[in-house]
Amino acid sequence: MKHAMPSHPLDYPVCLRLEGRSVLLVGGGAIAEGRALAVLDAGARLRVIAPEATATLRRLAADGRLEWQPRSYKAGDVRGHHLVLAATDDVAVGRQVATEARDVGLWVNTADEPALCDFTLPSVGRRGPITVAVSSAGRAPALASHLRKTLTAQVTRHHIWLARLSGWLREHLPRGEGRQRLLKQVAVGDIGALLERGERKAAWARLRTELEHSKIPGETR
Ligand SMILES: C[C@@]1(CC(=O)O)C2=NC(=C\c3[nH]c(c(CCC(=O)O)c3CC(=O)O)Cc3[nH]c(c(CC(=O)O)c3CCC(=O)O)/C=C3\N/C(=C\2)[C@@H](CCC(=O)O)[C@]3(C)CC(=O)O)/[C@H]1CCC(=O)O
Ligand SMILES: NC(=O)c1ccc[n+]([C@@H]2O[C@H](COP(=O)([O-])OP(=O)(O)OC[C@H]3O[C@@H](n4cnc5c(N)ncnc54)[C@H](O)[C@@H]3O)[C@@H](O)[C@H]2O)c1
Repeated sequence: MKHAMPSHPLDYPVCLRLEGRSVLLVGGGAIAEGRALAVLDAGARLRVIAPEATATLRRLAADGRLEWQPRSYKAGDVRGHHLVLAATDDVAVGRQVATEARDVGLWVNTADEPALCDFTLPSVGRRGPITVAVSSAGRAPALASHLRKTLTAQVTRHHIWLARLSGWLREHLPRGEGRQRLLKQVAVGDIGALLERGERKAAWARLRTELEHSKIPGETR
């Protein structure tokens, strides 16, 4: 049977690597502040254009963490950036920013009009290197926020620890089937189960056996 195309397609989730990238944020209120903190966490270079800014945004500007231009948006401001976020209280400004960004091939999010967004922002929870993101494709932000809290609470210290261990192993072991099998065992197999029970010595011994067995060159002492 042929699948019918959904009348409202779902949004496509990605995790952007913004380190060193230039982001423009138009607006300086509470919503803009949340976006600013998130893109700064991702290592972006941030320019904020808004006549008024929250105390936190002003402090970040004073500390040199972002550049704040205390004025209204004007035509052409989108140029020279990699990503554009608009969060003002004026729908006409959101529209202007979105149109200009698209004209120069930039991806834009306006906090107030899903129809103008090239991408929407999910509700985000962080636990160590793990990100929980929930989107409702613009239909129910309050529900996305509620689900995000419930799901993030299920990510335990054990999962964070496993993610860090897995990251370390991926850095030190060569790619290949042996590494894939081992990493699955660490994440969801018996090695992970031993670690979850706090049996680190036994887990380490299993890991060492597995490294020797798989003939993966690695630290086996
Ligand atoms: C997830 C989160 C992330 C973030 O913003 O960082 C986010 N909204 C959050 C909360 C939230 N937003 C609103 C309420 C009140 C309840 C309600 O109105 O439903 C609550 C609930 C609350 O505050 O608890 C109002 C609202 N939101 C939008 C509109 C405009 C419209 O729909 O027309 C209006 C009406 C404004 C007005 O009436 O003035 C639009 C969008 N909001 C989105 C994201 C995108 C779709 C996300 C998705 O697909 O689920 C999208 C499309 C655009 C975008 O990408 O921003 C953040 C969770 C933070 C957290 O984790 O706690
Ligand atoms: N996506 C979401 O989750 C969500 C939730 C609630 C509200 N909203 C929408 O987000 C928008 C912002 O909300 P807020 O509470 O931060 O608003 P706010 O009133 O606190 O802040 C508005 C900001 O826009 C700036 N601004 C106004 N005109 C401007 C211009 N011409 N150029 C540049 N900056 C300008 C102001 O100086 C101010 O800093 C609203 O449209 C609101 O409907 C979105």
